[in-house]
Amino acid sequence: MKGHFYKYQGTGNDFVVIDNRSLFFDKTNNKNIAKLCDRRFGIGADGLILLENHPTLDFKMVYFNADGRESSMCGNGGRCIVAFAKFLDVIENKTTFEAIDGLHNAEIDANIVKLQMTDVSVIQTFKNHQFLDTGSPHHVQLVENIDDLDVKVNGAQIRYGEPYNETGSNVNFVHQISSDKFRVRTYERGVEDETLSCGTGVTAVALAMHNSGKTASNKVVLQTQGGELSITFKENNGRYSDIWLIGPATQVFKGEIEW
Ligand SMILES: N[C@@H](CCC[C@H](N)C(=O)O)C(=O)O
Repeated sequence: MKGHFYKYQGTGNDFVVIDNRSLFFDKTNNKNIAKLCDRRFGIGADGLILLENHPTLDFKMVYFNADGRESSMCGNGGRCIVAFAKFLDVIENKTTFEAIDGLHNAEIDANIVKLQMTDVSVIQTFKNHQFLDTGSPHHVQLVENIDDLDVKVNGAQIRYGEPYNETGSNVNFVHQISSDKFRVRTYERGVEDETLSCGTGVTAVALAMHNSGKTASNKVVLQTQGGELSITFKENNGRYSDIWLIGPATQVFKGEIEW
């Protein structure tokens, strides 16, 4: 099979993006998807995203991790697919599309994409960490010396350990910089390594830091390895709504590949 692909990145979280409105792409071939994401034998990416037609909305997003398996929501991927939909003239500056966790509203202005995330009403608090689902599962843990941390080793221990086991969780290590700014490093399930940024991850960090009283602000800035993202939200009795993930999404290159 031969096809066109595009490469996008959102604060360094990078994706192979394919226009699958004709449904030409074989979604059942996980080995092939993993190969396309392989940084030595393929194009190289943290994940692969398909843009497909939707019967009533602007489009549908289908997301696969770099391991080739379809997974839960990807926030940076969601921002990249909005930029891709704009590039294809599928949308203008505002959109509503469907992803695995439900409907998402989004807005694009130049290369800045604002993506509305799913509401969060449950944040589990433990002695050293918090756990919440922002479309994908996230373990959030404050750490000392974040720059010296081996995120791959420490993240994998948590991701494969109790209570997550095989199903796993993404793992976010956090350091507070100021009253409304945090540095975040994320180990991503399905990539099984540190990625430069994770959209559902920084969303989880912003809400967890608000929930635990580390910030009182409804706008939180998150410094990732690949750049800055911000999260705005409303909170009522521990229930978070109107959550927006905001940051750049950029087309890097396009090409054709035979597989
Ligand atoms: N990079 C993503 C998260 C992608 C999903 C994750 N790896 C999982 O399987 O839970 C993001 O930007 O949110």
